[in-house]
Amino acid sequence: MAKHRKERDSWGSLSDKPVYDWSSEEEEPDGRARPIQVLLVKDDHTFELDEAALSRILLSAEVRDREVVAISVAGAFRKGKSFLMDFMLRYMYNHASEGWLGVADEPLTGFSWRGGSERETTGIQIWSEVFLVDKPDGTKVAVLLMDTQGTFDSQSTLRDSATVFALSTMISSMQVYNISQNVQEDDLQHLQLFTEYGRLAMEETFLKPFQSMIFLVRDWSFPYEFPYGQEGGMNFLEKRLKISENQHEELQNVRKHIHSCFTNISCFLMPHPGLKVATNPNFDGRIKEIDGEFINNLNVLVPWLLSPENIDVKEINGSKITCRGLLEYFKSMLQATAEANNLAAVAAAKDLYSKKMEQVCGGDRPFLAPSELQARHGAIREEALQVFKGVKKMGGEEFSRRYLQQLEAEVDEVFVQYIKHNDSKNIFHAARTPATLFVVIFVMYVAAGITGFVGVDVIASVCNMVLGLALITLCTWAYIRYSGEYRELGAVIDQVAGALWDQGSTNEALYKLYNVAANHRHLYHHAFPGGAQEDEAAEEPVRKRN
Ligand SMILES: Nc1nc2c(ncn2[C@@H]2O[C@H](COP(=O)(O)OP(=O)(O)OP(=O)(O)O)[C@@H](O)[C@H]2O)c(=O)[nH]1
Ligand SMILES: [Mg+2]
Repeated sequence: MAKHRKERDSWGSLSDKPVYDWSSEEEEPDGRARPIQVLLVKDDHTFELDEAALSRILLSAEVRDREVVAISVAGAFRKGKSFLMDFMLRYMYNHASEGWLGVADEPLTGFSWRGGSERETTGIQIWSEVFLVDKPDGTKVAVLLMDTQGTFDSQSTLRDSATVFALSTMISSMQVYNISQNVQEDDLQHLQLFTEYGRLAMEETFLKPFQSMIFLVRDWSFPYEFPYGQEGGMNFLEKRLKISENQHEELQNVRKHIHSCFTNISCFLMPHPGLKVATNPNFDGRIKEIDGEFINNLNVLVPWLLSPENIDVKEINGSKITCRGLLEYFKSMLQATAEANNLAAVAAAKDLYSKKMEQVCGGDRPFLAPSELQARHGAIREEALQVFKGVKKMGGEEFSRRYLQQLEAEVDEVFVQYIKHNDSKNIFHAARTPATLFVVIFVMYVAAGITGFVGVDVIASVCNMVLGLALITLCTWAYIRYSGEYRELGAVIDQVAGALWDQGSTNEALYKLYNVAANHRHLYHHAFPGGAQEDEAAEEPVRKRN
């Protein structure tokens, strides 16, 4: 059972103090439990883990070697997440009693919640007290409650929201996805986006990457279709997440993705808590001002989530982990998210480079002077690097320098391909092989004519033979170019012709010819299998000129 607090009221007056003025450097002022900001989203949209604070919670002697249950609530901002979390706290603190909801006119405190249109919770907050609960199988587990920043507030980028959501999903064993009124397609799409973000950061695993996902629909207003509670919720969700043949592929993909991510998916439909809760600025969470229907369902929801038999221990790759393990996992996931995040920036910058270069020298663009190509590459490369540098990334300058170097290397590699592609468009480049062969044929024809006329028949027939060979080679080359078959043979012909074409001296040409022959020896073996077995060392083509 949950641990009982000695002074039930000692944390009751917390909400009138700002919770965020306590930092890990300071001692807890009076030893009272409170929300601790463990993940901070800074003004420049970077993230900071307060490792000291997190360690203090997770490494305290009573809990560090206990298996851990981490419960988190996430979803759009201003939808009553922290409000719900505080009822969970009340349940944890009052667990032994039936009347865990407490007295009717007690204000609701714990994680900071309030009315209004501006966001309240930021980053990730963890309740400083970890609860010890006896599971029915006799194990004592540690229960951690986690409140998160709402998604899509006006001060966060999509990436911030995705990061907080993904991190909280990775860290928790039970993620409550708090949504308002209905399960809309965009709720599912966002869930897909956020979990994909998280999945990127996780290592490949054959198991489903996340554990329990609980869709909590607030202000459900169609109880006549699907009644409030868990059963109605399950029927409703089953309908929403159903994959059918005649559905559009996009809809099917979202559903398949969600099914593939979570081991357990469930849903709970909550009624509206009444107008006082939703609109009264002075409402302080007293039960007597909340609709009875809401309270009745709260009385079902919270035990359904938190009762000892229903809580799930956090597992990573199938093995249960302790608080100590969770701390390490949190750190490494933040790091991995930073990596995934840098990789995404690399991909975006590289994409921009390829797109722009495609416009300059893509398949349908004409040949460009090599110097011009070089200049355009320089400018576009710089632009791509700026894109990478401009994206706000996690992990800091030093960390992302590695990725900048990776980007530079990848861009340069792509550029080599563009050079080759551009060269191949040069008509003279393309005409090099037939032109060389024509010259050979012509020279041999003249030489055979002259030597035949003079009467040196041996040389004349040698010339005729070379002429014939050159003619066959030319026909073969033409066929290869036309049909696209035997391309390797085509490459050999091009290289031989190239060697002849740009021979500076006879030696150079012979060297090149030798190199081509050495490089393509396997073609010979391929053509005459079972031929002479040569020793491995001799296979190595000559790389250096003497
Ligand atoms: N309509 C409606 N309002 C609710 C419900 N639960 C709480 N509220 C009200 O919603 C407002 C916001 O509550 P919070 O718990 O601070 O919301 P939050 O989702 O944590 O907001 P952020 O921290 O800004 O993301 C408060 O005025 C609550 O009284 C609910 O089920 N339905
Ligand atoms: Mg909140």
